[in-house]
Amino acid sequence: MQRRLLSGGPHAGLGVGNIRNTRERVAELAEASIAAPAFLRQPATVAIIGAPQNRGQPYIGTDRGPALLRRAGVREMLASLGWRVDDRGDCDMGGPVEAGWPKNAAAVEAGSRSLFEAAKRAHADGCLVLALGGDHSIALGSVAAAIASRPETRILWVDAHADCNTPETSRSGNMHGMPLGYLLGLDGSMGWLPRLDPRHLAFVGLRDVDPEERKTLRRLRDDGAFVSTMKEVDGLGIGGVMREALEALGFFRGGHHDEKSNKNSPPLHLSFDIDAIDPQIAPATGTVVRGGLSFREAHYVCEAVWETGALGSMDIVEVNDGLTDAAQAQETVDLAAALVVSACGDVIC
Ligand SMILES: NC(=[NH2+])NCCC[C@H](N)C(=O)O
Ligand SMILES: [Mn+2]
Repeated sequence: MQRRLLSGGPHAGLGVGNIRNTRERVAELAEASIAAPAFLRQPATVAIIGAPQNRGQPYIGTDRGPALLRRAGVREMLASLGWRVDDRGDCDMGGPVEAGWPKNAAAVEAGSRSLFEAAKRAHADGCLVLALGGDHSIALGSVAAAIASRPETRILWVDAHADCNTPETSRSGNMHGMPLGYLLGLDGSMGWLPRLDPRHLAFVGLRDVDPEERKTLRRLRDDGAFVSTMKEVDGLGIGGVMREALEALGFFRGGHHDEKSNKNSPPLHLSFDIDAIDPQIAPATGTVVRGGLSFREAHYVCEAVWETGALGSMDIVEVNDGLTDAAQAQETVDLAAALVVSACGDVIC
């Protein structure tokens, strides 16, 4: 929704998603300076890799995610925080639409493999690796690269969905519902994937879980994964959930980081599916489920991640501007961009 002022004042132009919005934000952020995670090479650099994948789900539009996020000013805002920004362009997600099960298997696997290679190079260069999706199937590449580069990496999966189907358990055949199924080795057909240890995985935001996934989640919990749903957000508050999740992953005091405490901790990979957020706030996405994270809860997740001092890589996925009107799409894109900046060190004060 655009707010129109009768006359220009200090807040004129603060409408949703126009260029002044970003510029004003950049000017504010320029004051900040980040204390980047210790395992990154100096000067602290964020490598941006676009992964314009849409073959993991049924809609055209998730492929525009990287371009939309760039246009929303992600690079400028990160630079204003003190990051060196190394935009490495987009990976090739090409490949024809295919029949078969799972759907578009070849295009999804090939796209994820090209992201895997690009992200591994960026990790080897000592960068914080930011993957701009694309649908959530790209996590096959980004999470695999994080684990292959630093095997101790912990994964925080923020999502309405558990995305741990396999071609056998999936009812849709859409591969954006399967990245964790493959990464956990529940389906062994992608031989190039390193194996994710369930003890290194935490879920936040779940509220739409398929019947077979429910069984899988129970097993994962027995095997040491941290599984929380929106019910825990209701019960404990997002602060309590994040503290528990980060502690379960081995980070000291979760969301209340003391600078030195996580110095030698493993890196953290944040995989943030925009559909974790309530559709009233982030409507431009393909698999909307009511009852999601609030605006502040979503930011809190990212702020708590930053406070670990251990963020090594991040995905932002499932933004699709083709499914709503333009203003709703822009709100979603702007929020996605702001969450990236939050996770990379933007603080209120
Ligand atoms: N990344 C997502 N938006 N995933 C949605 C998955 C929905 C459903 N569980 C499926 O497997 O088809
Ligand atoms: Mn997802």
